[in-house]
Amino acid sequence: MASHPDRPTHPVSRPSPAGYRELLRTHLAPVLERAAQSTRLPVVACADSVLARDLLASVDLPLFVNSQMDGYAVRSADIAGAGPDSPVRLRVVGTTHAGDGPGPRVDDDEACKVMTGAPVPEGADCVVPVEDTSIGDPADPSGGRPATVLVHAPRAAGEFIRRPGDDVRAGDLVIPAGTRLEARHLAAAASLGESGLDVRPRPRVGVVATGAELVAPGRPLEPGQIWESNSITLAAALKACGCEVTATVISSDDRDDFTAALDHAAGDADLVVTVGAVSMGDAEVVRQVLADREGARFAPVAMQPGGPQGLSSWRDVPVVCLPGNPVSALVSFVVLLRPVILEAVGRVPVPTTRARLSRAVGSPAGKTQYLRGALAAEPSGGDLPGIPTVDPVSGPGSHLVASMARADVLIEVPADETSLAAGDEVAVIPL
Ligand SMILES: Nc1nc2c(c(=O)[nH]1)N[C@H]1C(S)=C(S)[C@@H](COP(=O)(O)OP(=O)(O)OC[C@H]3O[C@@H](n4cnc5c(N)ncnc54)[C@H](O)[C@@H]3O)O[C@H]1N2
Ligand code: MOO
Repeated sequence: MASHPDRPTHPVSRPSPAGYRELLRTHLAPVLERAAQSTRLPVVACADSVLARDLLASVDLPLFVNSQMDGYAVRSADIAGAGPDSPVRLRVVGTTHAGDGPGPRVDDDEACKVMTGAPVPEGADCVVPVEDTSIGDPADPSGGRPATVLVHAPRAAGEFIRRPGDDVRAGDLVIPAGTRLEARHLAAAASLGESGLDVRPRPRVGVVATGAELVAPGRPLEPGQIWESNSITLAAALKACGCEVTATVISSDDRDDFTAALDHAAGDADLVVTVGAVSMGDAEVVRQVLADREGARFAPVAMQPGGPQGLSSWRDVPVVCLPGNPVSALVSFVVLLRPVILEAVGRVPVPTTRARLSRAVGSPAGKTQYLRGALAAEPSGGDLPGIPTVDPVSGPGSHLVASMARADVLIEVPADETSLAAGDEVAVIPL
């Protein structure tokens, strides 16, 4: 089990994770309010944004009657008797390609050569694919089409013709507000001629990681130094929730350095997330600079990892302070901050599901514990069907960052449980 240095204080004074999420929701009210508005973006820039208003079709799609095949537009009555041994000869009156205007009218015993997507001429009511035809009389030397065509199979009226409204009709609801836009939605919007869409603005977030020991990955280390990971973790996690990360700054434990980092991070942001320097050490610059500000709150939450948490503000921008242990940073984000951000961006919450433990686990009393877990690919079989098995990954320690890469969920052990047995059902939260 992990050590729990903050155990001596009164657990009753600590909010539960759910209670703390409420505090965060209040603290982040300005972020939620801004994100509830809408902004217009070019369609091409809308992937992953959330649509703010219903998109109704402004036109019918397809836009006009057009061919579904490369072939000949004809009158179905003319070719009703066509067969492999009894082809019907038609006079070819023109050719239309995709992008051409309407071709020449097709009358009795006539055909117009058409390509896929080309307008079907007036008078024709079906298209015969080119495979079901052969050249009757070849073209004169100047023409690109035969003078007559032999049709070897009948086609019913309407066959291989695409009509307005087959897809959607003007006024139809095509994409409801609240949809997270993916390639298929943008295909629909662009096909309807929309150049821009009204989407929810992405929260702009600045990230500040603190610690004298931190060195950018890839750079050489002096004794005692480590490679910095939290700013990278949080930037990726924030972007995955639909935020725009406007700055990631690494600060030392020096006050001036940290306040300069805050200035930079808050400059263009709706929210600043700091990570590290919130607990009880001598160099807790985040706590030192931010804990005394109006409305600030630095106190533990009844969870492990992720116990020490802080809320404050800088230049009127709300600041959320997460603990520095790398596992604690991501667990706090997933359990506390992610649900509020998803609400802000108008996305559905990440659903908590159920799984069965593959082995027994212990947990501290009075705190919700979040163990890392790997879900089995197949639901458990035999007499315990229906829900997957979850395998606890590594131990509960909040420094076990590299082994967290093997986990895909957090296993939630309720605050009133101190041990769970193999086969017990638990809640699991996707990472
Ligand atoms: N006396 C007490 N000590 C500690 C308590 C406590 O209540 N009383 N709480 C412990 C718990 S729980 C946690 S979680 C940590 C939180 O500490 P801080 O937020 O102050 O974080 P740091 O001290 O700055 O760092 C902790 C740990 O994580 C490493 N770290 C920090 N930032 C990064 C980063 N950006 N990338 C990679 N690794 C990072 C740092 O080197 C430390 O090892 O406090 C406990 N102590
Ligand atoms: O255990 Mo701390 O709560 O590592 O986040």
